[in-house]
Amino acid sequence: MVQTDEIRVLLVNDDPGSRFALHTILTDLDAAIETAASGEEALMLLLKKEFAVIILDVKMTGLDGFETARLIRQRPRTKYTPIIFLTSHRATDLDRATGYELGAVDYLFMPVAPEVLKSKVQVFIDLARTNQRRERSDADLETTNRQLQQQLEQVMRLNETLRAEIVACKQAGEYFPGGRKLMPVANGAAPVEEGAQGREIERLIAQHAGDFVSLLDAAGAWVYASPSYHAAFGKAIREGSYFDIVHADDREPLRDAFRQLVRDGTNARLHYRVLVPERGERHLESEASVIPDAAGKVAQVVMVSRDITDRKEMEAYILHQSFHDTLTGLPNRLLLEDRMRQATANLGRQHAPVAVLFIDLDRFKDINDTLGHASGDRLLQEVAERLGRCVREGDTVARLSGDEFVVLLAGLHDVQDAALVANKIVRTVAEPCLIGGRELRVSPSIGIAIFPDDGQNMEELLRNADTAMYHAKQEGRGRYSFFAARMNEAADQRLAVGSALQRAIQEGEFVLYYQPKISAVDGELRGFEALIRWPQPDGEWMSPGTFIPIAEETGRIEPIGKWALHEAARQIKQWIEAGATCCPIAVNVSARQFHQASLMRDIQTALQRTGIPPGLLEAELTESAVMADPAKTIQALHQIRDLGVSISVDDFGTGYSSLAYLKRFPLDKLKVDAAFVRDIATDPDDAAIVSAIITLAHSLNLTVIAEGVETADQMAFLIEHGCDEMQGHYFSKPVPSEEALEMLKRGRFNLH
Ligand SMILES: Nc1nc2c(ncn2[C@@H]2O[C@@H]3COP(=O)(O)O[C@H]4[C@@H](O)[C@H](n5cnc6c(=O)[nH]c(N)nc65)O[C@@H]4COP(=O)(O)O[C@H]3[C@H]2O)c(=O)[nH]1
Repeated sequence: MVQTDEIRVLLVNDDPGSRFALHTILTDLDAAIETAASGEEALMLLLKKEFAVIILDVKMTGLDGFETARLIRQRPRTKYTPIIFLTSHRATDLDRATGYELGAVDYLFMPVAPEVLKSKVQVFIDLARTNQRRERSDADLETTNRQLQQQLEQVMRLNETLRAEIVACKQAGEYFPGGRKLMPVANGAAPVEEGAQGREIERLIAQHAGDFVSLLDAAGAWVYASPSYHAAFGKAIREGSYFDIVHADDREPLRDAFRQLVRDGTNARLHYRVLVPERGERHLESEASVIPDAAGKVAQVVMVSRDITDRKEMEAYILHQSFHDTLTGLPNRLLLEDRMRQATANLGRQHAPVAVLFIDLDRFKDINDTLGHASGDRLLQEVAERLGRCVREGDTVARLSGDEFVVLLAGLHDVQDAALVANKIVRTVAEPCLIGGRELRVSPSIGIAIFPDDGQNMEELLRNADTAMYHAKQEGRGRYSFFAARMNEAADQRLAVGSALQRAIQEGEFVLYYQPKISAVDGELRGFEALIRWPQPDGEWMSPGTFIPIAEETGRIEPIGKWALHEAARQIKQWIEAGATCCPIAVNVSARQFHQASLMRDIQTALQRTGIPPGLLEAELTESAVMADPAKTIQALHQIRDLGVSISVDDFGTGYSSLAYLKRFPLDKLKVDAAFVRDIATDPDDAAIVSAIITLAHSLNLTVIAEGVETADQMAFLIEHGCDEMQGHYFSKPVPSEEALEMLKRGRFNLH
């Protein structure tokens, strides 16, 4: 068996497409993802390597998932390796029952939501990592224990020798002739003894100076204390009771144990704390051996003691580490689970609501990417500390992973109390904090699920709180949202769209439509905007307004954006080849796509592959994407411009543009948002905004275009106020490429 520190996940699926898709979903997890194309291959891999979890497809040719699981379970080494079955929606209850019988830890249905799959797999990765740490610490502990054991055996041998010596001396009447020759060393001096045997005892004791050796009478009073006692306790070693140096809380239990061993005449191993001057509380482990007198009654007790504080601390540390997050020191998922079980068991019975607050930091990834992980880590620590300040002592603040925190509020009087805490968290976390000399602000989005209404167990509560958190983000971030059942419907729809998108990318289901842009001076066709269309099996189109945000969230915007760029470039080339005098096509670039390094590569390859003049391609970016991180944006915009591609800012007026940056950005065009154009002829405010944008654009030497033009009045206003170009249903809806070619050939629209 190969033993390394690497955590591995095994993906078993005989369908190359699914294998690829699942692998892609899991790649950003902190684990090595290995794949097997059959049950047989999986079994071979399991012979060589250990895996944190196996994701096993049920329906496979050859050995199917169930048979593979059965064989995995038969092998002692893989008997307990967690298995998640993946199957289609058509799985019967019997199938599921079989899966669970075979020890499945979970059952997921294809198409599976990436976030669900990732979070399920993450749990096992975390678990494997915790186990790895624990095993490592166990091994360390074992070594320490073995060493301790050896030393203890040595001490025991010494103890035996000592006891024999003392008994022998006693019998010879040399050491305790009616009084004491071995002094209890009240003044910190080494024990004084006369004669050769006494010196031998001294020598033996000195050999083991690291241990504390004491001789006590049957009542626990000092008879003898080894030099190590004096070194450690100084003046605290006085004539009197051994129990005086013992920690007050352990004194009585120790006294009881001591009394019992004296009464029973048995040896014992004792654990207790002592108070060492200047070092404070220390843990001792004592081997207590009784010394009977001539009548067989216990007269004295030899105690060989060892300071085991370091070991105790290490044990406590390991225990703490297994249940806490290393970065923030907060409870981790395991401890949260435990606390949640306790809270729901204790308080649920008393009908007191328990609230689970799922907290995610808005745009944390951007901070991490821009300022580096060290700043990201500091920010997480700061947030952890602030969350702690927002709750009461009995509540739990845990960190699940990354920027995800959970607050568990137990014993609420009223569900609305959860809203008060959530509000406090939103305010407290959103306050600026100084990290690495920079002032950072991060807002939290919070989802709240209540036990028992929103879930009976931790998994259900967390899932629903997560859904509510997502809803809070959709509503504008930096706020909280209570879970409502309808959210799951929306979440289900998102999941379904997310996986259908994957298929659409692979199967090439998208089409581009083209909407003309017209000169406000003479109606000349100035260009097109490419708008993506996704036909559905029922013959309808799904609006890009619905699926583009989901593609962004599920990490699928990159392939879609890349496709749109290539398709627009291909179309331009085709029109040129058809002999048309082509005009530029603007392609929408989503915010997330804009911030990915691959964008530049994609534009470059689209241009190279088609050989079209770069001036015929335009990148349309939203105002908010451009303004999100102006410093980074300038660089990216220059790179696009350097390729010869022009840049237009979409939805202008809806965001918060900084004039200073607008001046510095290499832009070509501002597009007035349709929302202002709609009431341009009736609402003086909108009319004023549009004419101000036109003036601003011209003062910056930019072309200005208005979108969403639907009426002759709107057109008239725009022409009158000097707008350069117009786009909207008044002229044409977005049309398929053949119709767009006809427009190209006509070249002009009628403005009257
Ligand atoms: N009511 C009304 N609507 C008009 C009028 N003229 C045009 N429109 C619609 O307004 C939207 C304009 O596109 P957008 O602001 O870039 O907004 C786009 C854009 O943000 C995004 N989108 C579309 N195609 C792509 C794409 O290829 N890539 C990316 N990343 N986003 C895209 O989806 C959004 C919606 O696209 P569509 O549904 O095609 O909706 C389009 C267009 O069909 C009009 O006179 N009245």
